[in-house]
Amino acid sequence: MVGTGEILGFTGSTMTSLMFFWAIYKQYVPYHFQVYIQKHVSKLMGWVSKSVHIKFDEYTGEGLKRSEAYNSIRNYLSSKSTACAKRLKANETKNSKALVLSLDDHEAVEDEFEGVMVKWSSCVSKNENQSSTSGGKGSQERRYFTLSFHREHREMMIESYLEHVLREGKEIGLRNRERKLYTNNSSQEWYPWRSGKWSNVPFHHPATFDTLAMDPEKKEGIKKDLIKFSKAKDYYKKVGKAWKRGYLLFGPPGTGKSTMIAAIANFLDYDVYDLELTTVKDNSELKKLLLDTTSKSIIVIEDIDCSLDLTGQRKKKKEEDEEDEDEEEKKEAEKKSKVEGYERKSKVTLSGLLNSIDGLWSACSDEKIIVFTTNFVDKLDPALIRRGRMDNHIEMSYCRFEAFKVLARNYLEVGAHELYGEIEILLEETDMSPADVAENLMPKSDEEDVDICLKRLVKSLEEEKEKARKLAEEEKKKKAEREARRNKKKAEQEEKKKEENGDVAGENGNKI
Ligand SMILES: Nc1ncnc2c1ncn2[C@@H]1O[C@H](COP(=O)(O)OP(=O)(O)OP(=O)(O)O)[C@@H](O)[C@H]1O
Ligand SMILES: [Mg+2]
Repeated sequence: MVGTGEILGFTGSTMTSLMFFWAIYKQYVPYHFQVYIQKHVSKLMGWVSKSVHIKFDEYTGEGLKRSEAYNSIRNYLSSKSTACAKRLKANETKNSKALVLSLDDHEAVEDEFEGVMVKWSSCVSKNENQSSTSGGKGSQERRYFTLSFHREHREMMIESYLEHVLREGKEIGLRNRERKLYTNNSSQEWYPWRSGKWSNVPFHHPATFDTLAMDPEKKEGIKKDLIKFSKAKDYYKKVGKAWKRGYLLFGPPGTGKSTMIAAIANFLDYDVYDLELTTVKDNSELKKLLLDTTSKSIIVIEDIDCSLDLTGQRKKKKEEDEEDEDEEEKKEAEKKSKVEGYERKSKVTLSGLLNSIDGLWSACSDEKIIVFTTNFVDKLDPALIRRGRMDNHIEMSYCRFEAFKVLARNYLEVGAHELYGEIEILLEETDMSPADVAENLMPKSDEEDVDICLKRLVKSLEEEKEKARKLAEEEKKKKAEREARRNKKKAEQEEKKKEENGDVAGENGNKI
């Protein structure tokens, strides 16, 4: 009979020999020959084995884009592996407030689907034949998941199970994700191992529709419009339209255009892409940037009138218009210098922009809201803001009483006050932005109570009203002076004409 000691001794010496041969194989057999052997051994195993293996790489495509399928699988497996895997990876997200666990490298986990067991493995391999200069960390190590199952379930796995994993993983990802505020990088940084096309920070703007001061009816209308849009996937498909919606927010400075964007993002739980057109070199760059945005996001172009020269067609009309010519000239010159300053860097054109937001490329990803903001809506080219491109035009106006009540509730926690009557009348007579009203309402020290803040607002509104009155008077005076100048010029021209006619008549008389 063979004793336990003999068995252990035999196993030990066999293991030592195997390890010895393995070390010699690794050290002396050339790398390309090892790859060749591995390939054929895997092929051989494939013939013998009854399992099917499907590989999902972390990066796909020529642009080394992170694979969405890989991300979805990782999310899906993180929910499975927390319960049964022995080695997990912990990542910090949600502003370091929570830990998200996922399957560690070289770890496997089993899953069951309709009574069939499958195995997922998380693998890493070295990218030996890629030069280190061609990429950063991402190109040195290649991560992938492998799904293994018995070949008799091939059809069910490919048709139903994978769809189930990707759908669930996507949902988990959306639930766990931290919303981001993105800004575009200049094209020198467009490499995966540098910053990529967009840089981001966590998006934590506190604005909501409740804190947004504006006409309540208008606010409700916008909320309904947004809800309808976010649920309209099938509807957009049915009518043959890309699932996107354009908003044009216009109004004077400080009336809440940027605040409204934050409120929309918080309301729909979307990311925000703040597109700085002045750093975009040309139309092709713009297209690539927009293609690299995800669904469930808002793409914002602030102060669109300053970012592009959209006013060419309208300048002529303005030149013909003689009224208020001094001011118009001044404004045009100011604007022109702004635009020219930008044009030196950016060659994005109006047609390029329209093409990107509205053309064939716009349909490449779903559920997007595009927002333009401007202080001067009249200066925008009608082509840019026609319905279909900018579907909803929202005017953010000066603060009136309804909007004031929202601000008072937010800033002072007050719903009614004896000064409200006076404030209502003053707000109707004066154009003050919600930003200025809010600044007056905000207590500047612990001693300042509701009375002090509301009185400060009344005083400020009265001063503003007086300023507006004086300005209107000055305007009237200037207009009268201009009118007088024009009449004088006209009279002089007529006088000159008469004189010339008289001279001609005299000359003719002499001839006769
Ligand atoms: N309608 C509003 N409701 C609540 N707060 C507002 C509103 N409008 C302005 N504010 C306050 O004023 C500040 C400035 O507003 P915001 O930046 O949204 O104005 P804007 O219209 O984008 O101005 P600009 O045209 O100069 O970009 C905000 O931080 C916010 O606190
Ligand atoms: Mg703004």
